[in-house]
Amino acid sequence: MAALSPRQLPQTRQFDTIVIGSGIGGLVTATQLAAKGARVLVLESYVIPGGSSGYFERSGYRFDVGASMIFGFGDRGTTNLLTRALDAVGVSLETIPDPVQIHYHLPDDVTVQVHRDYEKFLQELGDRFPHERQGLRQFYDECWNVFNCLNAIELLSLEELRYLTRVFFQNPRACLGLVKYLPVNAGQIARKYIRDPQVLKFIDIECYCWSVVPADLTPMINAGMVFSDRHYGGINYPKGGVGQIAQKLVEGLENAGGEICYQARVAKILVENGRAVGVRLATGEEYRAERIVSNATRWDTFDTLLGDRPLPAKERRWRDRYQKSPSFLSLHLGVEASLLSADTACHHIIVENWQEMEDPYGTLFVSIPTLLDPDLAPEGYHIIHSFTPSWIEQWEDLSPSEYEAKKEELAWEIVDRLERVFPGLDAALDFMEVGTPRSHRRFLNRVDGTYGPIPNRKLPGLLPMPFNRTSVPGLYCVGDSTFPGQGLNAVAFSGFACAHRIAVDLGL
Ligand SMILES: NC(=O)c1ccc[n+]([C@@H]2O[C@H](COP(=O)([O-])OP(=O)(O)OC[C@H]3O[C@@H](n4cnc5c(N)ncnc54)[C@H](O)[C@@H]3O)[C@@H](O)[C@H]2O)c1
Ligand SMILES: CC(C)=CCC/C(C)=C/C=C/C(C)=C/C=C/C(C)=C/C=C/C=C(C)/C=C/C=C(C)/C=C/C=C(\C)CCC=C(C)C
Repeated sequence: MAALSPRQLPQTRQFDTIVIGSGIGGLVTATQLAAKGARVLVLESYVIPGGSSGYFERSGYRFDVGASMIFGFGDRGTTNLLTRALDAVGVSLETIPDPVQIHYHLPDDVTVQVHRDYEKFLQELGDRFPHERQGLRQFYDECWNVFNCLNAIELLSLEELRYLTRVFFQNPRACLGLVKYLPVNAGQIARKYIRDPQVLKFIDIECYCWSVVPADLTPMINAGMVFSDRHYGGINYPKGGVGQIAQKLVEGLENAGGEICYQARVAKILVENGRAVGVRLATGEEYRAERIVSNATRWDTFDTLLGDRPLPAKERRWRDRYQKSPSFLSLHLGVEASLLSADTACHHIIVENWQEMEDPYGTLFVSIPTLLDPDLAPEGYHIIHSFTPSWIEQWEDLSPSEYEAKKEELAWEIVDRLERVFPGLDAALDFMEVGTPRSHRRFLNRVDGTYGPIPNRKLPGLLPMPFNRTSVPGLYCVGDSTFPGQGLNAVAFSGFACAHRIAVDLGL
């Protein structure tokens, strides 16, 4: 079925659920509900689905908008949530296994590769830090304890008592294990086993590169997922690019009877008698549903979509604990293939100075997805996507020419720094497009271009992260500003949980 434009959709149509936004959180919610027989409408402001998991094409290259490192495509256990989400609506994706999750390039010329094979990774890491070989194994083994608990239970809404009772009786040990780790951060566990400050820095970058905070602020449940699943389900790249995940979910949504409209920007959530009952588009059309789901960030949902309503006390408490993470400066590069040897890893992290790890532009992230799927670039070329944290404040109040000049200057500085790991990069460049926090804000509809919420002080692990229901009856949130936070597999979990809670509320 071809996607609808808002003009083709009668406003008299009544839906069970309207989902604002087609990020992976929104699409998993929508597909799960459609598969259960609900009448679902997804409204997406952009021209394609996916949000930060979307793609764009330039000069024969197909670039992923966000990171190309994908968890959740394993073929066993319960934590392979992307495989499961596609499967639930009768679609699937070919994926390409990545043998190395990350190649780290660290201060003092320390390099470490995180191999898919757990023992090979521990061997290499232990060879770099022989005095902490045992402590490192103990830390990562404890991450497996968390993962094994998660991977043993069905993953649904923690806001649903009957589900909680069922999983508890089915697997009390796993549940009690999770209860134990919910208030804990990874740094606390790391310091139980590891003493050397430099090795603790390594654990910090292991967390920072996906949570954007060091280990002391990173929830242990999430660390357990990431540090174990990379060796269990593995990192697997979808053939055709990350954008394929959303494309396939939309295909499944439509097969299951759901609908999606593009270029349909929701300007307002309609609230009557204190209850969310519908949405109004920027173009004026209004649509109504029993339940409304926002896949926009919490800040966009409560500050913009709900208009001038006072911020509920629960949201005020949340804002006291979490702040917006930085956005990214992204360089989407096309380079001559001869630049890279065949054994180059797909993902790299470069830290030149530990003191600058968390600074703007301090850590460089690199993904080279064409090493796994060469069809994303013209023959004889590779894609290099390098990104580095950057705050919106550094990009405000600039004239158009100042903005362009700043982009250019910073981009070449990054190319220079990348030369250390990829000598000859500058000479091999064929294409460059630079995205800033302003691009992320504009194209992804995320306030300040943020990558998601981060704790603004040490919090008890995942405990303060909100689930899907909100203080406004009938309104739910999904995506990275809900439990368990950032990451595709994480927002997929949030989608499963949100759909489950709504299905129960709708009596499906
Ligand atoms: N490699 C990776 O692990 C990887 C890659 C990409 C993205 N991600 C993760 O994905 C997470 C984000 O996923 P998500 O599901 O939370 O959301 P998202 O931000 O990716 O998508 C939200 C969607 O909602 C749309 N939207 C927002 N406001 C709207 C409005 N008013 N009207 C209509 N549409 C609107 C946006 O256009 C966007 O398409 C990030 O945390 C990131 O970690 C991970
Ligand atoms: C009953 C009783 C008593 C109790 C109960 C308890 C329970 C049951 C509990 C439960 C819990 C749960 C279920 C939980 C869950 C969780 C989850 C799912 C989680 C997940 C997570 C995930 C994650 C975090 C992921 C992430 C990832 C990411 C972020 C990634 C990213 C990437 C990037 C950025 C890249 C970079 C790099 C380069 C390029 C190099």
